[in-house]
Amino acid sequence: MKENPTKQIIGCEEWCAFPDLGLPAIKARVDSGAKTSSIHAFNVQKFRRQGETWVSFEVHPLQNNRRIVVRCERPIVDKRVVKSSSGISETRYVILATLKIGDQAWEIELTLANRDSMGYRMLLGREAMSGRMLVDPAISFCMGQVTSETLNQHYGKREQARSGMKIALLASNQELYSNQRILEAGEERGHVMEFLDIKQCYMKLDAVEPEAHYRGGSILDDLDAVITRIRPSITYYGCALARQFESMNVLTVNNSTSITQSRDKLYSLQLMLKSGINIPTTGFANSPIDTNDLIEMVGGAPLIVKLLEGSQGRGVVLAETRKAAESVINAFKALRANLLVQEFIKEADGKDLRCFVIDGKVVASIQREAAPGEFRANIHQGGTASVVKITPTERQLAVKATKALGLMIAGVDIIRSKNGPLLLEVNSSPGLEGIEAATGKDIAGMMIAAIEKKLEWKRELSGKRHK
Ligand SMILES: Nc1ncnc2c1ncn2[C@@H]1O[C@H](COP(=O)(O)OP(=O)(O)OP(=O)(O)O)[C@@H](O)[C@H]1O
Ligand SMILES: [Mg+2]
Ligand SMILES: [Mg+2]
Repeated sequence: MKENPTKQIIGCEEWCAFPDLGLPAIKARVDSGAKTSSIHAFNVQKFRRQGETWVSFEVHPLQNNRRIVVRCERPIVDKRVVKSSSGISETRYVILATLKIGDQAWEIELTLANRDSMGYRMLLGREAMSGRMLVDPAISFCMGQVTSETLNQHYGKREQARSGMKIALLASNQELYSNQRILEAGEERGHVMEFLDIKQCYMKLDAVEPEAHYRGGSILDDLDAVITRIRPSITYYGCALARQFESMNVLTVNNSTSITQSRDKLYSLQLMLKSGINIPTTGFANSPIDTNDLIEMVGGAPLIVKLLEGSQGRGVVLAETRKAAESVINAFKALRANLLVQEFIKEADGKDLRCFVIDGKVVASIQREAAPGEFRANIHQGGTASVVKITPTERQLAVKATKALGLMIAGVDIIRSKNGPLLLEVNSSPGLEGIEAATGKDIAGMMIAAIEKKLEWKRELSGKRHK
């Protein structure tokens, strides 16, 4: 690096700027103990642009002010895994940006960190200062103070209305295809999308002022809608969070009640029957004494045994003979597993239908066909998907099933029997990959559009908030 004839003396805090990030003023903590400089970023999202990997992120440039948000986008130049004091590893992206202090400007590496959200928004590390600066820890703001009027000029406008909505995706793994697509589709339609990891949300139960918080203490008080994609294993906590957002008058899609209902397989099948929807004849019993009668109930072997906690086809077993059925049922019972027994729809020939329902309409349907020698059509069990034209009866059945559970978005699985279509199950977090790939439809975009419609957000009004 070129040596400057005279090195600039700076103090332990300084105002600086990142013109190419749209940050005309940000206060930095000067920390020669840190190698790399970092900026406190949130809503960090990786995306592809013209073959390059980029990251978008948001910065609250001013300390103790979460209302002012600057959104930035840069190519990713590196990735570092950092282990926090609590032992959780996090991947942090590194970007390049031009740093301006006083009248000097040069490019530095900047790590996108998730640090204490109320403290300094930026740390200036030794690598960035090397050859240019000397630090006098006894002093502050050698490069000048920034008045609140100036800050107001810089950021005042940003406090005003955003054009899009702010939509959070409440889920567990940001990298999943479906989650990536939802975030992308929301951004594409002009909204601010935020990924919230269910396990990092917490809440204040309060009758008057219920609050939802996110790791590090940020308060989630400016959301218009939350898209809930809750894994079966964290249904309990995920639904509690969804209820919290509901008590704050935030639209949840799907809502907590409908998810809770759809996760309870017995209850949801009962709700289906109550709405006049046909399902394969199904039995449920607790005691092994009743196994024989249970088998009779569904018309004998061959039959299907399903674990109530199963998913993606795991825990669905075909018992071809009565003996096999008895052994499987009793073996599962001995393991204290909850199961149901179901008539085997042989004529379906290893095929089922997946109908994607949004806001009372089937927007796409695929047929899934089991791999040779397999009866389960799940993609996770090697099944293949293809576009299919469904009958009006099947369409009605899918819509009715979704309504019966109160879901706004659902993946409805239907099996074609000799007596017409039968409902297998309704998923409240249907995957997008298989259905988007097979149909070429922008299902994620349709999900966002349904939220826009529900909240009466209109593109023409994009200068104003919808509320
Ligand atoms: N009664 C049945 N007769 C014939 N085939 C069935 C029957 N029930 C299920 N199958 C086949 O097995 C597959 C998996 O069954 P199901 O959808 O009930 O469980 P799952 O996919 O594991 O559950 P979840 O989707 O809740 O995770 C179905 O997609 C279908 O191909
Ligand atoms: Mg299924
Ligand atoms: Mg399912």
